[in-house]
Amino acid sequence: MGILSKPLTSPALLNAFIKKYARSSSDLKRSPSITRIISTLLFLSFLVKFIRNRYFHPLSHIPSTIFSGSFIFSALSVYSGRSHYFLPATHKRHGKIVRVAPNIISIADKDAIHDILVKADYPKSKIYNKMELYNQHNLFTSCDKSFHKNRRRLVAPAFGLQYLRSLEPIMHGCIQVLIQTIDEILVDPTSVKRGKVLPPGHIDVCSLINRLSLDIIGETAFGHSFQMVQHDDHPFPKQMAELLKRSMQQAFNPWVRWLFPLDYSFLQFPIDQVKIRKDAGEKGRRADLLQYLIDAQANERVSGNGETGNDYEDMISGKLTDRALHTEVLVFLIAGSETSSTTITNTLMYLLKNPKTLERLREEIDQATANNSAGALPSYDQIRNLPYLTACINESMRLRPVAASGVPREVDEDANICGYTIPKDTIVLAQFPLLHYSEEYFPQPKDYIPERWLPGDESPFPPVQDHTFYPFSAGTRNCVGKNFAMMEMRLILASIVKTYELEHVPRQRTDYVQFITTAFATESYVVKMRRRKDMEAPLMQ
Ligand code: HEM
Repeated sequence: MGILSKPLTSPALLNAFIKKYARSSSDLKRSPSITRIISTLLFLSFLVKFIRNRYFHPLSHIPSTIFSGSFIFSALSVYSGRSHYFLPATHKRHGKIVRVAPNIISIADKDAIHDILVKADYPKSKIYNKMELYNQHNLFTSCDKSFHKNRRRLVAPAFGLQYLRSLEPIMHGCIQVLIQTIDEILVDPTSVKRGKVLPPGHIDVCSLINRLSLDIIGETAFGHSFQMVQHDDHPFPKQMAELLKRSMQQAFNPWVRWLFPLDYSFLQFPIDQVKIRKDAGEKGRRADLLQYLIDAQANERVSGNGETGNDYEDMISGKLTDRALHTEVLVFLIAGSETSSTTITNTLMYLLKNPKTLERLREEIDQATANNSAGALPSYDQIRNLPYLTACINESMRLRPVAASGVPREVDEDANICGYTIPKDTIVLAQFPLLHYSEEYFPQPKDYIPERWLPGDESPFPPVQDHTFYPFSAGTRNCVGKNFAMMEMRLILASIVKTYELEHVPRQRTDYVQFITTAFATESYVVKMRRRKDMEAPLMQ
């Protein structure tokens, strides 16, 4: 009779069990070699896979990096947030098309990028699915064309120029708070919230503008200001940023999910905000993005296009359920805060490093606002068509595009790209940042020259060619918030340049990292500031 069939009640039986089944001391002595055998087998299996992927894969005819047989290098570069430094160097070495991982190809050819994004309009890669919230598809992460078409139809009008104009008072209110906060720090550097106390006259614009964009999107998408500029203590944006960074890392490195499980508990916040607004009914109405979505949901229900009640069916067909509202307002927060704020800080950085451009921009803004009463900030009508302001923003998005490593799409049928056969299901990275840095399309590509965006003789270079500049991507998956972002960036930049003298602070790190969007690696960019004479604040008079 086997030992396990007897109940283990006596010490004698226990001893017998140990003798029979536990490892003897000689087993233990042998264990290092077992470990060695296992690790050798693992290494061999990795090597075999690597060689098979590198040399016998359907994509092995494409110029490759040495690491293309495995995901390790691309995973590490994504994990560090610095793939945008690694990719240009790779293309420089291998040409316009490079295989960077077993099934990922990076493409830096102008016509091929236009084909991928616009003509063929390939779906987003399934990597995006890994960033889903509440287990729901959403406008940003969905790879399903029909879902995306429906959802985009419902959401896009919120970003129409006319509707956006109703957001101007909200943006202005938030910018006023920014100006007031900068003034307070200028008077008393220790009044800075949570950040480092800097020498008098020094302001960390990166931190303040990041917080400002969160307040603006909080007010417009949630109907709730996080008051980050004033207090910088709302937990939600920080938890959200952490979640994003982790989910991006985990999208490429699924094993990290096991080591660092994500905490989604704070996602109750948007649910509460939608409920508060709906419960308030007519009295709670406000002109903002959340109201637009609530109204769109009500209209769909009235017209008979509302939800069917089958959660799964409703989700995949893109209906505006309550869950969809929670998800989409979060998407606005994710897609609409750091993108704009980093671009604004980048633009200020380039202007300060190129003082003549700052001078020219200030003249343009001063002229446009010459009739303002003392201290008044620019209105959107005054600045929306200023060519040099737009040129300064474009030039900074050229040099530091938010999608700094391009955007991944998935080939949905066998295709021919740059003369190579690319099998179905291959991930193609539309590497448009490399077009932005190309001498062929942008003379003196490393220099900040906003004039290149001006019309006719005002530009020192031939006009910028079509399909060479993609700050907001292109095709059906282009940025739905482009108009919102341009309005916000113009208003904030014009207000800062109009109100303050700005001075470059040398010797600070300005390198950047990219997870979902880009950010200053140090999360800081310091500028010397003081009120301009004719813009003196009541506080300082
Ligand atoms: C300077 C500011 C911004 C830049 C440079 C920018 C850039 C981009 C880019 C490159 C994409 C395509 C991403 C991809 O394919 O992976 C995108 C998509 C998107 N952006 Fe923006 N964005 C900005 C601001 C905003 C703002 C303010 C919002 C909303 C309030 C927003 C909402 C979205 C959404 C929802 C998508 C997904 C659209 C879709 O797939 O239909 N973005 N953005």
